[in-house]
Order: sequence, then C-alpha cells, then structure tokens
Amino acid sequence: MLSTSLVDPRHRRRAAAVWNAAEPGREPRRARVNSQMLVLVLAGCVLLSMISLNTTSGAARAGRMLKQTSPMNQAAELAFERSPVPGAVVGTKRHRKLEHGSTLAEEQAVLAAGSAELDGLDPAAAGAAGAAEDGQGEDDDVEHAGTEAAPLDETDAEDLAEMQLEDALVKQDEEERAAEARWEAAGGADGDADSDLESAANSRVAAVAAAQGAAVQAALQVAAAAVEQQAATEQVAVAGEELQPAEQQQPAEQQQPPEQLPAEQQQPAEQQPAEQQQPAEQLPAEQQQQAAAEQVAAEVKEADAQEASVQPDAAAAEAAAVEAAAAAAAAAAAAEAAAAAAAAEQPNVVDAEQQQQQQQQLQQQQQQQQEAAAAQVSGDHAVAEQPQPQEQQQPAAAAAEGPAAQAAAAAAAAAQQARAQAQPVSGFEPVDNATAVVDGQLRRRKSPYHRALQKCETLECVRDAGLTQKRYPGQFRFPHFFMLGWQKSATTSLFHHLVLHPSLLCPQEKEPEFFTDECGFDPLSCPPHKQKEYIQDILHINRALRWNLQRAMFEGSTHYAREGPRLAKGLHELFPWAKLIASMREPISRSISMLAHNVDKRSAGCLAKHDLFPCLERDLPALNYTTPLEAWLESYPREQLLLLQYENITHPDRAAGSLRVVKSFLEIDPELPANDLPHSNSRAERLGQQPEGWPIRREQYERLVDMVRPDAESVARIVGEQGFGDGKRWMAKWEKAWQATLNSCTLDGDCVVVLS
Ligand SMILES: Nc1ncnc2c1ncn2[C@@H]1O[C@H](COP(=O)(O)OS(=O)(=O)O)[C@@H](OP(=O)(O)O)[C@H]1O
Repeated sequence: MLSTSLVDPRHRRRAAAVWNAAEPGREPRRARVNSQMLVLVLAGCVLLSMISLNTTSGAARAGRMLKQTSPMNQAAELAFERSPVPGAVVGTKRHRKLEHGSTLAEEQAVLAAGSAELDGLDPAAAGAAGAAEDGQGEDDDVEHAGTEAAPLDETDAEDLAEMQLEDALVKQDEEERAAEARWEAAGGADGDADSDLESAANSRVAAVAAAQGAAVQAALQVAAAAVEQQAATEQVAVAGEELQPAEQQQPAEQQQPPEQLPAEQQQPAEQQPAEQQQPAEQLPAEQQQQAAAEQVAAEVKEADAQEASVQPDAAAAEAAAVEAAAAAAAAAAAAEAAAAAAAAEQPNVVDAEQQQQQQQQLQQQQQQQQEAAAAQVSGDHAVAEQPQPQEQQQPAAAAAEGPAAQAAAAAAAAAQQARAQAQPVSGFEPVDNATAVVDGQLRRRKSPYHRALQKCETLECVRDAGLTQKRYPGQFRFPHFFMLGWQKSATTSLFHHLVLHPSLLCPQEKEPEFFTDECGFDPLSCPPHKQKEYIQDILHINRALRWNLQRAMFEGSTHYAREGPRLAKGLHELFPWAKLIASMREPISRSISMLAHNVDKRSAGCLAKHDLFPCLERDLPALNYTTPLEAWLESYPREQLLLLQYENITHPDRAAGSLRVVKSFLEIDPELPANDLPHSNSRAERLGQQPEGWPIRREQYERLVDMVRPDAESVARIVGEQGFGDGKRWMAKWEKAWQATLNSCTLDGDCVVVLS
C-alpha cells in the first residue's frame, strides 16, 4: 500500500502540492526526501519479490520431503501432490545447482544471514498450504522469477525449508514418543494384556506350525519307512527266490500259511475298520503323504478350538514314524551285523563253510532249500567237495573268452556273494518283525487268530485256530516249535540260550514230556483236563496272548525225539505247522552221559565200578537215531526239521554260527541274545570229582563202535540225502570221537573213554 501510493505520479504530485502549500520554502529539502523515499520503495519491491520466491520454493521442497519422510501428514502430502510447482521446476533448479558445484555447507553459510526472515515459518503447513492455495499464474511467476534470480538464492531457499522441515519432523517424533509414554503410563495393564494375547497368538501359531512341521515330518518319515520297507520287501522277495524258503516247499495246503498272505488278504475287510484294513506302511508313499497332509489340515483346523490336541497327535504320528524308521534301521542293522559277523569270522572253518553253504543254497535253490543251513550246523562241508555255484563257474568259463568277459563274470560273482552275505542266513526276515512293530494297530487290536485262541481249552481248538484263523504279520503260531531232543545233546544249554531271546516265551518247564508221559502218544485223545493244563499251565497261552502272539511259545521235551515212531504222527496232526529241532551226539558219549545222568539210579554201579562196557552194551541199542529220525521225517516236512550235531554246536569256534542257524530257522533275530552257548547240565555237576577217566578195554570199545556205527552211518546218509549237511563230515566228527578213545589205548589195550 505504501509503495503503491508513493510510486503513483498523481499521488506524488498531489502530495507535493499539499506539502508545498503548507510549508513554503521547503522545496530543496522535499527533493531530498523524495529521492530517499524512492530508494526505499525500490528496496521494498525487491524484498517483497524475494519473500514471494522463498515461500513458493519452500513449499515445493517441504512437500517433497513430507512425501519422503512423513507419510502420516496426508494433508500436506496431498497438497504437495496437487501442486504443479515441484517436479520440473525444483528438479531443474537442483540440477542447475549441482552444475554450479556448490556444496551444502556453502549454501548453508550464505543462507545463515537471511534465515531470520523465515524464522517461525511452518514449512509443512504454510509452504504446502500456500502452494495449494496459489494459482497457476503465481506459479508461472515463480518459475519466471526463479530462472531470472540467482540459482544460489533459490537453492538456499530450498535448503532452508528442508532444514526447517527436519526440525519439524524431529519435533513430531518427540511428540509421538511423549504421547507413547503417556499412553503406556496410562494403559500399561492393557498393553501387557495385549502383549500377552499377542504372545499367546504367536505361541498358538508356533504350535500349529510345529504341529504341521511334526506331522509333515511324520508323513515324510512314514513315506521314507514305506519306501524302505518296500525296498526291504523286494530284497526279501529276491532272497525268497534265491533261498527258497521252507514254506515254498511245503505241501499245497501249507505252502501259503496265513502269515504269508498279504495283510489285506489276511484280514477280511468286514472285520476291520477302514484305517486298519490297509495299515499305513502298506499304503503307497504318495497316499501316505496325502493322508498325512489331510491329517495336518484337520489338525490345524482343530487347533483353534483344541490347540493341545494337535501336538500329541502329531507327536504320536511322528513317534510311530520314528519307530518305523528305527525298526527298519534296526532290521537293516541286524542284516548288516549278520553280514559283518560272517565276514569277521571268515578265518573260522565253520563260517567258511557257512559261506559255501550259502553259495550252495543259491545254486541249489530249486532243490534243497535249507541244505546249507543244516550243513552249517553240521559243519561237515568239505571245501573240496563243494560244488561251485554257477556264479563262480562263470568266471572260469569266461576266462577263455577274454579279460573283459572274465572281469564282468567276476564282478557278477562278487556281487552275488556279497548279496548272499548280506542276506540273513535263513528263515529270519527282519521285514516281518519290522512290519509288526511299524503297524501300531497290532498292539491295540486282536487278530482273528488271537480271538480264536482266547477261547481254546482243548488241543483241537488250538489246532483249528492255527490252521484256519488269520494272523497279523509278526504273529507266531502257538506253539511255534519243539525241541525234541535227543537227550544229553546239549538241549538244556540250547534251551537256556533261547529263553533269553526277546521273541520267545519260556514254557513252564524245560521238559514237560507231556505227550509222551501224559497223553499216551495221542495228543488229541488226551483227557480234556490235561489238554487244558497243557495249554494254560505248560504253554502259558495267556502269556502268549498278552504278547499278542508276537512272542513265540515253544516246548522242549527230550523224550519226544526218541519217541518219534509213536509220537511224530500224532504231533503232526495236532501241530502241523510246528518247527522241530533235534540234536544228535556221538552215541557212545551220549550213552555215558546218560549213565551220569542216571547216576543215582540203575547206572550208578556202572560208573562206580569203572565197568562201563556192560552198561553201554545194554543201553546203546535203545539209543538208535535212525528209526525215530525217519519217523519224524515221515510225518513232518523236511523243511520243518532242523538237525543239529552236538559236536558242532558245542565246539567253541562253531557254537555262534550254529546258534545263528537255529534262530534263523526259527525266524527270529539270529543275533539275539549274544551267540554264546552256555554249558548246562554237565556230568561234572552230577558226578562231582569223577566226571571222566573211566577205563575200558580196546576190544570192548571197538565193539561198542561196531554197535553204533550202522546207526551213525545211517544218520549220516540221511543227513546228506535230506540236505541237513554233508553226511561224510557228519560221520567224520563221530569217527574222530571214537578215535580219541582208541588213541588213548596202551599197547596192552587199556584205554580211557574220551567223550565228545
Ligand atoms: N556248551 C557246552 N559245551 C560242551 N558240552 C555241553 C555244553 N552244553 C551242554 N553240554 C553237555 O550236554 C550234556 C547235557 O545235554 P542235555 O542238556 O541235552 O541233557 S538232558 O538230556 O537235557 O538231560 C552234558 O554232557 P555230559 O557232561 O557229558 O553229561 C553237557 O556237559
């Protein structure tokens, strides 16, 4: 207003007239005043122009910074966005400034002098609001003025606005922190509660995530276990083809007992819940994963309502899967241990024979399925007599065809041998046991066989259940096997070893002799109360049922072996599935051991008088092996009988291998318990200080040998013919025992009896 009045010429003339009229003679002083006022007006115009420029440019800079640093100030940001001032104008100015090369410190030093003009200006509000309220024309003026003004001035204005905006932002942060502190002080409890809720929510999320993770892990483990089991099953199938299990050689009605049926065939569908009809380990891996994923989804959904239930379910699934993996790993470890043990004992003659037998099994798979196993027990395989497996013959044949063919054949033979060593010796299939462990349903649910056995009080019932009812994998028939004898052939030691096995249950006593002494050799005609007593008290059926038949019950009565002609048929009618174990000892030694066994009876005089011959001559004919052995072989399939040789299983270097063969035959882990045969029931225990040293005349002993030799040779023949082992080596063991006594004889013919 002032500047306008002073500059206008009409106002200036009117003011001069008034001034001159009122005070004549003031003309020179008035001229000076006028010139001074003109200078002041011009200075005011320049100042106004600068103020206008600073305000507009500051608004642009403030809006840009607000956009970058304070998204919360939406009003200022919106104003900045609507303003056409920033963009090219500000950018052009900034670009131009950089071309000048001025630093921020130089600009701030220049700005410091005039910063007082803008103190108190709120750039966020005034600048942005001003830019929003200003018209396009004014913006054009700013643009024009900016380009004409010194670049340093424009930059100074921007930086000043930026500094002020930073101060404003610091102030805003301080205010927010103060507000936060006030809010916390006033609502701490609520804050804690929220924190707790958040923590709880996080915990729940974490729990669900953990459940998901555990279940997924369980699914993966189940899938891995299934894959592993499938591989193991295929391996067993290969072994079955190679070793030809005994069951495959059984008569038609026995060739596929329930335990060999697929699980889904063993259990009628209508008798099983859906989830039990196809146990998890029998599902394809993909289905298991899908099922596990569905379970996870259900569990996560359920977690909202019942959070705690998720973890146990997932943990149970994981535990089951881990158990499965552990069982599979244990089975694999057992197989490896067996292979390693076999490899470690290679220098041993028996183990070398075992390996040869395994090779022979591979070669003779279509004819003599367990010949090698029995031969291992007998330890009578002559290396020179071993027919070469085909795989070993191939390299020799290939030698003529060139080194490459020979190498290939050798590699094949080595692979075959390695595979044979990796396989269980015979019978024992870890997969079956692993399956039994993996299938958690087995422990919670009774098989039809189990339910049928529960009701049995008669032998006929037990037989019918064993023949007709479905069993789960891993369940043994009841009873599983018999130790038939023969007496004084280390049967007690073997019994003591077997009862320690985790898959076996101990009967009431070692030698109940039930069928020979209680039932007149006809089990099914036995009085009902005795049958019930046998089932419940001797064989402890309830104990077997408590173990869900996953532990096998057996019985060992050494009279059974010799009573083969009267007992074998009846026992087979009753328990056609039973496995039979028999051990034979050199007959003269056995007879002397029998005398020691009956030292408090009629044989006391024989030993006391040191006159063995009459007693042995009396007893030996009754100790015939051949007739009862043939009786057992007539009634039972060869594959269900394991024939041991005492001299082999009691040999310190061969006992372990023999025990493995026994347990493999029984389809239980051959490595448990540790394969050390105890020495039980020795004549030393009975006779005290005189367990041996009985004199005998050479001709007497030779006569005894002549008495037993035909039976011995007959046994050796059966051993060879039936594939129990090498008959000649069998016979050689007994010949060696006889020769030991004959070697003790003096030139006068006085000998000392040496027992095997
Ligand atoms: N590990 C070991 N090493 C060597 N000898 C052993 C071993 N275990 C048992 N035996 C001998 O076997 C004889 C006892 O056999 P049994 O237990 O079958 O006798 S019984 O029929 O059950 O009474 C008995 O033979 P004698 O001593 O000659 O009487 C035992 O000493």
